[in-house]
Amino acid sequence: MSVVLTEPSAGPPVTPEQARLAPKVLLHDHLDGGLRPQTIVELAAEIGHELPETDAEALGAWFARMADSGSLVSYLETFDHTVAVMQTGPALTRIARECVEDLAADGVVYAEVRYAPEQHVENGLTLDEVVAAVQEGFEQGMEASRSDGGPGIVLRQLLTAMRHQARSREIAELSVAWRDRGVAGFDIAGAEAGYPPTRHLDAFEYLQRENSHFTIHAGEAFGLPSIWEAIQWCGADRLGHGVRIIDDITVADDGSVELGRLAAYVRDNRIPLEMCPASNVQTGAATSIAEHPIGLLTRLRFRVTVNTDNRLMSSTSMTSEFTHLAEAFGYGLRDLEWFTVNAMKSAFLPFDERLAIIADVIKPRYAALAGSDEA
Ligand SMILES: O=c1[nH]cnc2c1ncn2[C@@H]1O[C@H](CO)[C@@H](O)[C@H]1O
Ligand SMILES: [Zn+2]
Repeated sequence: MSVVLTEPSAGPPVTPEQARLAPKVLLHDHLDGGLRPQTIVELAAEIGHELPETDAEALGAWFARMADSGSLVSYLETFDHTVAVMQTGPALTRIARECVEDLAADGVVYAEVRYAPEQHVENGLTLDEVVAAVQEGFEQGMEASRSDGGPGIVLRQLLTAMRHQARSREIAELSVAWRDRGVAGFDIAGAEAGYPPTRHLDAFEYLQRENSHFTIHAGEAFGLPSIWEAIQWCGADRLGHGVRIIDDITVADDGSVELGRLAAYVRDNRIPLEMCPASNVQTGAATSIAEHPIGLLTRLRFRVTVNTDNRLMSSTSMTSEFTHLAEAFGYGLRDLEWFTVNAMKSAFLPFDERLAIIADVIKPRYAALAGSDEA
């Protein structure tokens, strides 16, 4: 049976300025993929880590160029230089605080930021010390964002386990131990091919028994089997990327659309897709923003959310993602609000807190923007 396609909302596409002012929610952002180039330069000089470029601007361009490789594996190699400067408590706290500042300046009101604690223990920090150092930075940043008396930005950590390693159960336990102190959930990341999510079933079953939340990077570099395992074997609450769900959707010559069983399951169960358009173009998971499956998935009313993935490697921001999507698909303020409410509904935050941010921050600020647009 074919399914109904919706049109983008009426109204002019948003301008970059409107995209910047609009309140935004970010569920998929890597702490080690979002450092300021200047901070990398300074921290690398302190510890004697050799960088490919020592000028901040040139270094930022180097990351974007190297990450623009068309392959997830080469994209991930650039993280060697960020992870290298994230091995002490003060460095992690600084990077976490700057992350909050940068997201707040971008108009983000709620964010879940992830990283893999196991990658930050090279100099002897314990896993607990890593999480504590990041939390300290997030708290400093959140507090500073409230200095004008407003609601400020709310940040939570997601703890990632690397899918090619064997520490996922331990990291899952770490996320449960910290769940009332700033950690909202768990994730697995890293190269997808050869490392299916079921390799970490023990961690996911543990989290389910603990009534805990998790997302899984799936359907980015690898296709439907990875999405199917993530949902039907591992019980993922959300999908990191999930772009390849498009492989289970058929568009006929007359434009009618049919969903396969997995795509229908994902849509019917409102499973959130953490889509990261700029990152997908770089790793080759999509050919361009205009051809990105997010266009069709949005028209099919999947639970689509828009995310940055790695702001440094993809030289992106939430404002930039929304601006490019508006250019490609004509999205107006109502569409941006829809993505934002979708993301807030899908956050690993208690229900009351999600509703409060939607009612007190997102809705009024979109209404005010729409009002100033008509005036
Ligand atoms: O798009 C992605 N797909 C898979 N893994 C990723 C992606 N972006 C970053 N990482 C991996 O996640 C680790 C923890 O943050 C990063 O070090 C990187 O290896
Ligand atoms: Zn990611």
